[in-house]
Amino acid sequence: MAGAKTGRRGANLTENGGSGFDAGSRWTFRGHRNIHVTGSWAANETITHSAIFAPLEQVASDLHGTHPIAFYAASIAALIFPIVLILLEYFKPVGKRRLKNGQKPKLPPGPWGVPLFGNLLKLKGARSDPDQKWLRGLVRHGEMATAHVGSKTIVFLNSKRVVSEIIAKRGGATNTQSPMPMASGVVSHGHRRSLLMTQEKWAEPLPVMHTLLSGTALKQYGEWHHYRYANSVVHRIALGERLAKSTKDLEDLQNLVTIFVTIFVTTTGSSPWRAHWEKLDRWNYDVYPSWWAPVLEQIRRGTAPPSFARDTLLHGDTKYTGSDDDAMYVAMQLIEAGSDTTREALHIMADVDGVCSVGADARLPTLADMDALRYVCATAKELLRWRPIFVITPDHVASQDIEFEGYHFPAGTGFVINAVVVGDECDSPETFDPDRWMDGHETDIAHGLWQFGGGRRICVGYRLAQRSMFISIARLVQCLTSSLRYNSRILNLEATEEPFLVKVYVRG
Ligand code: HEM
Repeated sequence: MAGAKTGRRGANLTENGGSGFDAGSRWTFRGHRNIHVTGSWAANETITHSAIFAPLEQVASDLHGTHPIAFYAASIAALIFPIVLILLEYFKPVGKRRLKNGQKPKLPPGPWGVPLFGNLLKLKGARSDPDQKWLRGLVRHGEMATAHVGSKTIVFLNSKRVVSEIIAKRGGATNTQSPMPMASGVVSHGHRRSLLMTQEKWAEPLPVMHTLLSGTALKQYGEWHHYRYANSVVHRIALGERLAKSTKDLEDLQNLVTIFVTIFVTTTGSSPWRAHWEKLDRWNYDVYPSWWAPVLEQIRRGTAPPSFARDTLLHGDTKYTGSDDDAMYVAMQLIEAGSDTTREALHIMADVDGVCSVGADARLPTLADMDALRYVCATAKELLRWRPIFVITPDHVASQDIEFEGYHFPAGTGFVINAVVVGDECDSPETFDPDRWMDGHETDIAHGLWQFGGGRRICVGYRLAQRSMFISIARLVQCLTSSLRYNSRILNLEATEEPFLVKVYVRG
């Protein structure tokens, strides 16, 4: 049998170029092969269709006659079983697929998951658990822990050291995102930057966003920071107007963000519930224009105040060539990303009263004081370490195979920073202590702190966020005092309408 391949139990598979049954009732695989068995149990006999199926047919017919219920149950099981096998194979996470050499990739150990979904539900629950038990528990697997989440394989980076190695030093190979055709394509029309797989399509918006968020532009718009927080700051900068939105408008935008964060962390790349995503898309598409259309109209009429939208995105002299829809997504995404995150940080900030003392100088601090008020800068860093906004950061996906410390991460593996655990890598992590950041890098909020992600995909708004936090903390701790009696771990940061259990007094 020239060219035959030997399989298990000595079964020889021979090429015959036929398909299905061949004329001599010899059973053939779809792959055009006959089976000749040369093992002990069928010495040199060719397995024929009747040899295999006749006994089974007999059993089925007996069962049908004597135990009809058992027959139907067995038939249903026989139908479902292959479907489950196909689903398991189709959604097999990248880290469980075999490599070209036939071996499985060597990945760090991690928690067990359930078939098909892996650790999806555990991960979903992790963000809302105030104690983040599941995320904290991952350290028992080591500095890196592998979890399969639907068809994704995610490696949790549990120490600053491996975060720096994988996200920063190997950033060139770990800056793409998981494909999310529903969240990115259907719902965001491919415009939502942080949901895109590669940065190619956003090669233009990225520098444009950086124009807004660079040092020069921040100086120009700096004075607005003095009296506004979060949403109103970024709204004013991006769209030019003071925030004059109804509670319903704000709720809609915030819900959109919350739902996107959930999709972002838990989506497995594709979904049979396309209609659901399309509904979400229509909602997204209704919410955005209610913010954007009036601004566009003013800009067209020439009555718009200075703004990022007027002076950069839609200005004739700038190189930005995206469509009006592209511009809308860029501006609205800045507002989403910039307001909600900063708002959460400022909620947490109320917890620092008594830690940051008020100086004798009654002058209100300004952004120019950042260098002199390093303790306030350190407080902002400590806030983000102590109560991280991103308990895990969005995944950075390997665009090529990566060998690291004996492990082989195949292209497609996602890496996330386990910020809860990384933030706890210090003495007395539960103690709020800005002193730990007094290391000469206080004014660089991204130095040593991974709350803004890292590598090439680092948050484009981190300097703006830093300034917002600085000015807010500096003024609040100097002007106000407060008393609080609540468990800071269960403060609901997602809600805008819940009472904030802090009593605030004007100081002196
Ligand atoms: C305390 C406040 C903030 C925190 C903790 C934060 C955190 C983050 C994180 C973790 C990422 C993902 C980075 C990665 O994948 O490595 C991100 C991305 C992003 N952030 Fe922020 N952010 C904040 C404020 C802002 C502000 C004020 C803006 C804009 C005005 C902004 C705009 C963006 C944008 C556009 C992205 C997507 C970047 C990309 O995909 O390349 N963020 N942010």
